[in-house]
Amino acid sequence: MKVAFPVQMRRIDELIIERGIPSVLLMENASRSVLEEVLKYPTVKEIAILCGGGNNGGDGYAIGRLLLNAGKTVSVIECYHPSTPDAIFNASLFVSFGGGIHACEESTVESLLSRADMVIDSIFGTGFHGELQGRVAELVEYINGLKSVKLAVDIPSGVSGFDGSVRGIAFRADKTVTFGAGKVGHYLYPGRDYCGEVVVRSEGFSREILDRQLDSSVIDEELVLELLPERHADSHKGTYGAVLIVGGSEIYTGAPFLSALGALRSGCGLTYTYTPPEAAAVIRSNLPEVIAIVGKGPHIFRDDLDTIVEIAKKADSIVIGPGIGRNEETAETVLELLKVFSKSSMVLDADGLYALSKDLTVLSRTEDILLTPHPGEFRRLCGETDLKSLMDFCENFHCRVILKGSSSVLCNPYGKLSINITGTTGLAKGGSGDLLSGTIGSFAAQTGDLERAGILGMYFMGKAAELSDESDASNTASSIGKEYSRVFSCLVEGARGEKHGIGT
Ligand SMILES: NC(=O)C1=CN([C@@H]2O[C@H](COP(=O)(O)OP(=O)(O)OC[C@H]3O[C@@H](n4cnc5c(N)ncnc54)[C@H](O)[C@@H]3O)[C@@H](O)[C@H]2O)[C@H](O)CC1
Ligand SMILES: [K+]
Repeated sequence: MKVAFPVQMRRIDELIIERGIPSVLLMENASRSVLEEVLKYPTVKEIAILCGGGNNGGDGYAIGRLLLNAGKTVSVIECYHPSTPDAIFNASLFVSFGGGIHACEESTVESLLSRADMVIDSIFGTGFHGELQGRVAELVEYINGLKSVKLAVDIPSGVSGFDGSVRGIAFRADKTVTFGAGKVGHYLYPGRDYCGEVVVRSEGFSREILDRQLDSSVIDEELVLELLPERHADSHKGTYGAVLIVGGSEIYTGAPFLSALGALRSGCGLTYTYTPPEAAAVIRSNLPEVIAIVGKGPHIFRDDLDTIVEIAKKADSIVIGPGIGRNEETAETVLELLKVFSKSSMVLDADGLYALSKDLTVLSRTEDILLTPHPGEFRRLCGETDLKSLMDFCENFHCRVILKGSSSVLCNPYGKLSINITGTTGLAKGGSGDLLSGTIGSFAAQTGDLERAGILGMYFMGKAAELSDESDASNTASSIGKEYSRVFSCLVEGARGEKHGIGT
């Protein structure tokens, strides 16, 4: 499902208006879709709408008028004077249809809000920046404590549509009705938490314009089915590629095993590992299908280089880092490997990223690399962890990065995002990152496309956690890896359902 940055959404509006649809009609369409969503709550009779001065506020006045005409009791609380032509026009229409407007400073506003069955937030939408302040912040805090149904128009006020960040306070919605396309900020934390259910209503929008203007996505089943490598009856292990996983150390003996598990369970033809002896023993006793090659010492070091390079000749993708540790010689060896494999499809994870932080210039020599840091690891590379810094980093170093989190984001050098929203708290545990890197390496070996592999890998691990019978608290990466089979089955069933019109 495509998602938009606020600036893209404004451009889309402009393009639609250029084609001849008046902006006030766009507002009317948007408001009509909110009306329909409100009418899904039959017990809601009395509604309070907080309106800002921009077009989000304009939507609020139009929604108010439509609700009045539908027989509801409506009060508008004016947080800022209407300032755009469409907001001014709709505010006056609201009044001419009998609507009452209260200044937000009025002392009766709180009792009016507490009486309402539903509170609608139409203060700020995609034009919001900074933070809610003064009386508006006070009212939003008050509303967040009420039991009434809370609905946000386009995006909860206080949430940045650009990256989901919240400075101070934000409206906590049960439902957010958004227009044309979901905004990036709906799907990234903390914003994701404030949106409740996100309903995208696209009436009046041109599919052609949306498709042309938007490239970022929230990963859904439809996208995954498009990207999933096909499996042909007439195939053999060579058809599905080979991945080499380089990692492990004295302390981290299980990480390469988890990575190899991810690789095996996601369809790769051949999985090679290169690890120190103790890590190899774990792999050999748990995953006999893996070709576990044993390194020369207790951690990866210079003497391993030649053998790794030899094995890599058989691999379509290389994963470097799971459990590799922070020995100084290991870090130097990793940097050497990055140079030698500059033209290969590579996933760099965990302490492989620690090695990279010692010399980021290596990235200028790599052609096809995906980094998979968690925020701590990304901070070491970049100094920051916000979305803008992520996008700048990918552009400057011409690389792809998955910034892992409750919503993980894959960013490419051109600012295209793929946001993963599958997953459970069962993944908030050591080992998940190792499972993910191997899964991505496997899909990269199968498809020859790291971006596609990253999207599939993130979705698979999250979905497997969701489908698992284990409770979130007790789930483990090794159990989740074994659930990949369910993800494949689910996707196949979903595709079959679509073909036969089920669920449409
Ligand atoms: N296609 C669509 O998506 C449609 C969207 N519509 C609605 O229009 C808003 C966007 O309207 P816009 O006027 O550009 O912005 P806002 O209403 O969000 O607010 C702008 C207004 O607020 C000021 N401002 C911003 N941040 C702050 C702050 N922290 N404190 C105080 N004031 C602030 C800013 O300077 C402006 O004056 C979109 O979300 C939809 O709801 C249309 O209905 C058409 C279809
Ligand atoms: K809003």
